[in-house]
Amino acid sequence: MKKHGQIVKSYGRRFIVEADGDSYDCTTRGKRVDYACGDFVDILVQNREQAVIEGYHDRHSLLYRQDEWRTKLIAANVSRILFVTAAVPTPSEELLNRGLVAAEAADIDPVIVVNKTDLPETALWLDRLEAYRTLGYTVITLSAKQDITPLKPLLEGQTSVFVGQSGMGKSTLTNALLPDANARVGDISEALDSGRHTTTHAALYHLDDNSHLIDSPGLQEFGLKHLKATDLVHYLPDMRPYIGQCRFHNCSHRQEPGCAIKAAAEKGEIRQSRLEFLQRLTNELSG
Ligand SMILES: Nc1nc2c(ncn2[C@@H]2O[C@H](COP(=O)(O)OP(=O)(O)OP(=O)(O)O)[C@@H](O)[C@H]2O)c(=O)[nH]1
Ligand SMILES: [Zn+2]
Repeated sequence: MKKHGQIVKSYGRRFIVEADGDSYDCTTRGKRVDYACGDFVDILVQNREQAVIEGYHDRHSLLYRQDEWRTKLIAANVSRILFVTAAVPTPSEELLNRGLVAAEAADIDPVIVVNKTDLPETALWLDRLEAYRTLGYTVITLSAKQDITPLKPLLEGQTSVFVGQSGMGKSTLTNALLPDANARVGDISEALDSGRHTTTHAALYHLDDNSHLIDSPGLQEFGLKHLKATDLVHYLPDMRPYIGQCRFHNCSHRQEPGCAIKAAAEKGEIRQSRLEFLQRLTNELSG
């Protein structure tokens, strides 16, 4: 029997698919792994618990990262990305910047969430994030342990995904949003010595009929090898106004004379650290 369903858990090679109110433990044809949590799929049901995924339907969006060797799909069909950050453990601005670029490239609306506002270290992190507000990004602050009210309106009617470093509180926020019965149970870290609860697979939850949420495993790196160096300026909101103004249409904004982006950085219209970020990514993607 064939059914139409949605991937609600992705273990990389195995997937849980929800179809007509039932869940199936699914493998794929030919060991395909290019499916993500959130994908709408056709399955061939084998018995009450097992099925095979035959293919996916067109995606509205796909968030993924790519390094030299591998493509890692994070979530499909999401309309909003929530980058979960906190002052503790030490947040990486590089990771945040890369995630924002990936979101812009996938044409998915990103929001920066500052969790753990109950910790005094938060003030300094919020100062650093002021620059991102200036770029036009929404920054919301909350404490998963105290009050998550500011998050709720952003989730309504959306399929959202929590993305971020390990330990920022994605699973704690997910649990706070879900009715108790559905609470995410932290997976015990596979590293034998740690025994720490850490998320090892992406999972999709239904907040209500129209609002869905994917919690994804913590990231350490955000590979952007799938992007073209010449497209980067389109994904950086502060650079966009200068597109087409460089002397050379294929300007890489590094050494070329007449570069409008470098000129803007010299005038202070673009922050120096942002120009450096663009140049660093350009070098990386130009091989
Ligand atoms: N003080 C404080 N601690 C928090 C808050 N939210 C989460 N934590 C703690 O931060 C730690 C990490 O939280 P998790 O929810 O497991 O983090 P995660 O982002 O899901 O981590 P991974 O699953 O590894 O990606 C836990 O010890 C939480 O109790 C908060 O608002 N305030
Ligand atoms: Zn230029």
